[in-house]
Amino acid sequence: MFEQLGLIGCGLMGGSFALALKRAGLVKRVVGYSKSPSTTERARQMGVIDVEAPSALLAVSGADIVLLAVPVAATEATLKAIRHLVNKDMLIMDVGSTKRDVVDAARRVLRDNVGSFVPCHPIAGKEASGVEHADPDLYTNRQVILTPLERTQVAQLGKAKDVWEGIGCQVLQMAPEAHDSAFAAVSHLPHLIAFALVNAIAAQPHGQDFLSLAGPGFRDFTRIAASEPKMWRDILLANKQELLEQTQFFQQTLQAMHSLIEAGNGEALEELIAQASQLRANWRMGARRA
Ligand SMILES: NC(=O)C1=CN([C@@H]2O[C@H](COP(=O)(O)OP(=O)(O)OC[C@H]3O[C@@H](n4cnc5c(N)ncnc54)[C@H](O)[C@@H]3O)[C@@H](O)[C@H]2O)C=CC1
Ligand SMILES: O=C(O)C(=O)Cc1ccc(O)cc1
Repeated sequence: MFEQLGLIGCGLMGGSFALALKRAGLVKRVVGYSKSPSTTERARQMGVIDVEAPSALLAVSGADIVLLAVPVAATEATLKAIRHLVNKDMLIMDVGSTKRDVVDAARRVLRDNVGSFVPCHPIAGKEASGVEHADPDLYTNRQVILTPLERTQVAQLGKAKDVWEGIGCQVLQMAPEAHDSAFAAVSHLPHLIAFALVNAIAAQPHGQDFLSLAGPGFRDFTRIAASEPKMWRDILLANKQELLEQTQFFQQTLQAMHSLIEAGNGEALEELIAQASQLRANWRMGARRA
């Protein structure tokens, strides 16, 4: 049980974490700060936080657990804003979608106190952002990946595991580089393709008419294209090298299928579709390899 959560970024992810922690009885009080005062006020009105803090530093004052739930590009500035109050007993976590940039920022800013920081990425969320969409069930039965640094304290890593498990998550651990390679493939590339697909259709002379005819397949495929633009700009740029590699693999695969269609090679085309169909039919979210 924690005394006080200092929440920096009272949006979808931060708000949902606060609600889940409260519901599980894991925290007594939540003090929140968001860049826009109207968001912080809304979070208090909704009961997501108990007290509004006028700055990130004051949100951390008196906290024994701190969650950074801000866009990844704001991580370094946020850590700088709070570093004077960070101590060895605090547990500091983030929820950023990329990990190498976050870990580098934590090393640079927190220095001797970097051991208090446990980098986290919950594989939970949705295309809608903002505190209005905060949901205490967002993290239930989801995976969360921890990418501790060499200097992360064993005690803080243990506390981080306990708190995520306490709100219903399955905890995994990996290196930040391995994390960023994997999520370039299974999250950042699919978002990029969804954004590009919607734009490619809309840019055509009859694009709007085409869109008005689209059905459930298009809806499911492009749901994530409605995600928050600034957040995704930051993620795609933060994981630039890995993402560019994945776009190359994807372009090669797309080009191979393009060539088979051009050549009218139904047999080879069917084989590639069958391969994808079987892989997808057997895929389950969060299922581990045997
Ligand atoms: N939305 C999703 O599905 C997922 C998002 N994430 C990560 O979670 C983090 C937060 O995303 P969301 O909660 O979806 O976004 P959000 O837009 O709902 O919330 C972010 C909040 O941070 C505030 N903020 C922005 N810059 C700030 C700053 N410099 N200082 C203090 N507050 C600031 C905003 O005002 C907003 O209230 C991002 O790093 C994102 O990569 C991770 C997993 C899933
Ligand atoms: O909307 C969805 O289904 C998502 O995939 C949400 C999401 C967005 C960013 C992440 O880093 C993790 C999960």
